[in-house]
Amino acid sequence: MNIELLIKEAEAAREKAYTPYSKFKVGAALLTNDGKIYRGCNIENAAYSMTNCAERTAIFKAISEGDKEFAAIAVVADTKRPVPPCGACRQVLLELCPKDMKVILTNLNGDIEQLTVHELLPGGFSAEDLHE
Ligand SMILES: O=c1ccn([C@H]2C[C@H](O)[C@@H](CO)O2)c(=O)[nH]1
Ligand SMILES: [Zn+2]
Repeated sequence: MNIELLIKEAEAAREKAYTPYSKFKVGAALLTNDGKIYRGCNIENAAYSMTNCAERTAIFKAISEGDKEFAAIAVVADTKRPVPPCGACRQVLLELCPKDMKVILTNLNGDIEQLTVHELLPGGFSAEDLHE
């Protein structure tokens, strides 16, 4: 897997962010097991809570196209440290991606942090908890 390429895709996705309220642009790029890349950006709303983060945009685009096997996601924003996904996105990643999938967090300075979905939300509530 080419991490640099995935980060470039996330940077390109970030350019499309719709952020009239926060002015904080985020981009994500989700790699499928068969090599497809879904880009996502954050999309805000005057009713603030309707905002969709970049990570969830990318994942929801993929799922809605019938892709469900994911290898990695890269996320980028103009932050001091590599941008940490919010709690809602961590929960959605846990639901729809493998626990050991790589999450590549970065910023515009080129700082990179790699961790897994499980490391982002250890002990998180998941589908397994619904069944006996
Ligand atoms: O990992 C993150 C963190 C924040 N945001 C968005 C939500 C909102 O539009 C803006 C400020 O929180 O950044 C993302 O898209 N992804
Ligand atoms: Zn989020």
